[in-house]
Amino acid sequence: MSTPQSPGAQAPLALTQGDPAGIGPEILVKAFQRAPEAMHGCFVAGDVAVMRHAVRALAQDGSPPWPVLEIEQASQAASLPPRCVPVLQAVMPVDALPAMGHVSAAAGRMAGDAVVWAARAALRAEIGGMVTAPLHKESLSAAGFPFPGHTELLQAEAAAHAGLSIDQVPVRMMLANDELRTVLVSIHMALRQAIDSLSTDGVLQTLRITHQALSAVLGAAPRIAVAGLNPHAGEGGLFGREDLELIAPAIAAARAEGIDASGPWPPDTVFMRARAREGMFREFDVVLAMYHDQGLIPVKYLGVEQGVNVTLGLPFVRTSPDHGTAFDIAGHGVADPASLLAAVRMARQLTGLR
Ligand SMILES: NC(=O)C1=CN([C@@H]2O[C@H](COP(=O)(O)OP(=O)(O)OC[C@H]3O[C@@H](n4cnc5c(N)ncnc54)[C@H](O)[C@@H]3O)[C@@H](O)[C@H]2O)C=CC1
Ligand SMILES: NCC(=O)COP(=O)(O)O
Repeated sequence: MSTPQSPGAQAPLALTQGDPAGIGPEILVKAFQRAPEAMHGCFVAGDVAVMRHAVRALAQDGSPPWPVLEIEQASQAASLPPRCVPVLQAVMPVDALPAMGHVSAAAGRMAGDAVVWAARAALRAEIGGMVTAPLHKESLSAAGFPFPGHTELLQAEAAAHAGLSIDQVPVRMMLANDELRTVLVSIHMALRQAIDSLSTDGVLQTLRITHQALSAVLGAAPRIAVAGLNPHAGEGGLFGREDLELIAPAIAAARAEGIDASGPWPPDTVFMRARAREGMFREFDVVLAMYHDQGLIPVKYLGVEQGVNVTLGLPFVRTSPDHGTAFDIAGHGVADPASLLAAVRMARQLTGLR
């Protein structure tokens, strides 16, 4: 076990390797190579053989591969020389590396185990936070993890550590780039289920989590726009009553608590009102989206290379690139590490605030 760190900007950051069949290992290597200053103090929590394979694959233009340095403790990451990829063996090694671009239980096991390792290290305060490279949800499921994604897995780890039930550690997904932020009321579930499960309590809880998290980041209460569920936020009840009967009461309750919330706004225009653009007035700091794709499409459409996924409500910092495993290009050497680097920078900023 490594030494506990005092939380802060200099504490090591664990970068979980992600699904070894996807672009995670590749973008991790590229991030160390392209932005050594940003990556100082970071290390990969994963599998040494997978990372050596990724380094070799990227060195095929004739340049020597970067060394993969195996470390035993997170605290070693801060004192390593530049021009190497530090890796802590956080998962069981496998005999044969999973095939690139394919769903497999073996790949899901490696990806999930690395996340569990990093979550526990964060909960023991051995690391300042974690940045997760993408995992494939079908592989994670094939490996037997009963969680659809990182967010729910990390919530369960945090709850177990605190001796609480999962419901007692509510978390939310925020996607953010330089222009737009969105926080989701519901995350990984069927759209039909997301609509059926929409509740005043769920919206109010999301408003509280968003208010608390962004107040720390912005240094002031965030202006929160709440998107409606239905077209035109229901048009006064003509196109559904959820906006009037479920969402509006949550906004009123939040306002009574001093939260700067407004809406429900027509979902098709609220995002442009919350977008920061030169010469344009930004009316809101963040948009609460009622379901996954309502919030993620506008953020990702602005550029997959910019977005960062942040889990709000956890007792430690977790960020992630906004994209997935990109099996279609895995192993081709063309994956862009920009979103991962944005996630590392965001994690540094957030650990500095804690
Ligand atoms: N944080 C995480 O672990 C996330 C995991 N996923 C999972 O990833 C898997 C694949 O998801 P998809 O919907 O196919 O989305 P995806 O983001 O993996 O791919 C969508 C498109 O974007 C491209 N792309 C993605 N990242 C790129 C990068 N860094 N550089 C260049 N091109 C890039 C891909 O080639 C593809 O054309 C799914 O299992 C999904 O659930 C998706 C989002 C986040
Ligand atoms: N669309 C975002 C996504 O699927 C990431 O989920 P998570 O693994 O961060 O929970």
